[in-house]
Amino acid sequence: MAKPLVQMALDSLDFDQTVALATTVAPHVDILEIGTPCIKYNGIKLLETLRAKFPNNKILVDLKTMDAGFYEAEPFYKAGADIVTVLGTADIGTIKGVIDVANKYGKKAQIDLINVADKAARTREVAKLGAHIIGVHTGLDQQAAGQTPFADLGLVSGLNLGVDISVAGGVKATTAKQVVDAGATIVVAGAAIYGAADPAAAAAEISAAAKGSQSSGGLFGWLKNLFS
Ligand SMILES: O=C(CO)[C@H](O)[C@H](O)COP(=O)(O)O
Repeated sequence: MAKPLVQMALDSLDFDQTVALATTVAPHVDILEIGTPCIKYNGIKLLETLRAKFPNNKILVDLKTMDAGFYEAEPFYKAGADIVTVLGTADIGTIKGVIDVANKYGKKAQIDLINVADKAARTREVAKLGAHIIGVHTGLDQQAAGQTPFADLGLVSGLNLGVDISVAGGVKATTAKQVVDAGATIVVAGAAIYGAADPAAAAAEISAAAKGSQSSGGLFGWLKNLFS
């Protein structure tokens, strides 16, 4: 089974701070996510900047599109996004629009299940449409109210649809392995990295935990990673 990918959510509003944090964290993660407040505040220029600076990372733009799927997502794929998100609560035509435009550019569409009432039904429906990634997501406001993504992850992964599953919502080093064991193929962390005293070390620790390596440092860790 392929190793899970690790994604870092860049949730600051500040352009320069976002680029600086991405520079620190990029070597330790697979995907850089431009979070929703960040992309709304800074616009496509930030995507263009990150695309040019980080050719080895995938970039997800968390548009959380709610209408006009094809039209809204297309410029971001054109500017180099690998993954764009659309809300699972949107009209099915909107979701289809983002999947279609992702396919047009050979990229991926992620359907975010945040606030979807019947998550099993919507997941089956969008998987049939060709959704590339299902986003199991407990938002920041929901986390503040004490919610976690674990029950939803069990539900979606239990459907066995063969679609990639991304999990976001307060994931940290101590829970990264748990979400992978529960079926996540993409592990997302925001606050656990940008809120850490040493974001690079936090990203490396989460990656090691998610990918099943105990140590990311030292000769033993290096050899283990080389042959795993
Ligand atoms: O998409 C988001 C909020 O809508 C966040 O980027 C996502 O939840 C990851 O951040 P954290 O690990 O802090 O929950």
